[in-house]
Amino acid sequence: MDDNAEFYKDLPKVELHAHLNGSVSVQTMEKLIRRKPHLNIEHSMTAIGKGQRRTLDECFEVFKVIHKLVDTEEDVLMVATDVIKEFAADNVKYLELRSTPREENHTGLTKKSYIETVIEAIRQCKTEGVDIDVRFLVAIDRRNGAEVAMETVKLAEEFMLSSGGLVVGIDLSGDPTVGHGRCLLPALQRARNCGLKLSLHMSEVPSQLEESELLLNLPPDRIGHGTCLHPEMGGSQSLVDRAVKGRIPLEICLTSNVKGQTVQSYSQHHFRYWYQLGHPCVICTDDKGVFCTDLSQEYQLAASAFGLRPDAVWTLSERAVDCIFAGDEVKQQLRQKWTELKPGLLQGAELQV
Ligand SMILES: CC(C)=CCNc1ncnc2c1ncn2[C@@H]1O[C@H](COP(=O)(O)O)[C@@H](O)[C@H]1O
Ligand SMILES: [Zn+2]
Repeated sequence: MDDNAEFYKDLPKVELHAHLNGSVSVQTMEKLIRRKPHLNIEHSMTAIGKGQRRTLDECFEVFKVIHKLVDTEEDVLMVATDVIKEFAADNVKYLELRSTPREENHTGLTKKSYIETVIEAIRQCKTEGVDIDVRFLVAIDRRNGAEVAMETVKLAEEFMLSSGGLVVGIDLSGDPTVGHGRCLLPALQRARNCGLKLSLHMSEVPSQLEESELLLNLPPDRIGHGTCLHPEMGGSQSLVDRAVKGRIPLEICLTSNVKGQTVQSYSQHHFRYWYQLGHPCVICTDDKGVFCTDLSQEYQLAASAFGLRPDAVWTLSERAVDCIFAGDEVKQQLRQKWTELKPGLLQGAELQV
């Protein structure tokens, strides 16, 4: 079964944790490098290949290189369009993209035009009939502090009201070893109060007990990673209890955690702990470009590391629909799609077990 890559490819999927600039494929990267030869950037600087691992610091250096390559509206449009089409080609039927609005004085890119351009890419793909429903989460980079966070939330609020439902929430991300979530609480609180959903990177690294408690108090609508929430990883039972009580879904990014070395191996990944609790877990890619993966591969890796049979894999992808930030109508449409696709896909797969 594990070799049956086709099953994972054909499986309809939901992607809820994808950073735009971390999701840039080799093909798109080639186009960007050709546009900016003077930067002398090579592929090896923008991706972490098979079997390679990096420290967190090294991983975050990769994003700095990619940001140099993506610094105009044209670049953002191309990158977003390509990424959406690649997810669609991988049979992702619903995608929540997240990205940090950036301004680049030398090209005239502003935070506002950055968000507008991502929205434009989503609209263009829809017009072209690409078979995927895409929403956008505006990201706060924790490194930039309270003021920028508040400014980002206000921008997101504006676009939530003007984008016809495309901007649905806020992501909190960035180097987890920099800054403290405490000072970001007012911005996150405001986001919650105005109806933006919250997906927060939490306990990606150990020793963030206090911050995780504060963030869980908001509470978030979803948790990114949550690697070190549970006691065996330096978290606490009370953090686990709180996530469980609120049934706050965890966004699980296997390859990202293994390559970034916050988790020792696939089989030791905290997915096992939460899955066994019956807690909602959604398999995601995080940065499919940087970590050289795609969502089909992540599902396949989960199945192989944790011994999931096809029906369990199916249920995992089906349950992900419950965790999306778009409204009930979209959920219903997706459930309908899953129901239609199930018999053909699952019968074939079970026969091959
Ligand atoms: C280093 C490592 C293991 C990465 C995976 N874990 C991550 N943790 C926190 N923030 C992230 C991670 N991956 C991407 N990001 C955020 O996403 C940004 C890149 O996408 P974008 O420019 O927002 O469109 C990064 O600069 C960073 O702020
Ligand atoms: Zn992430």
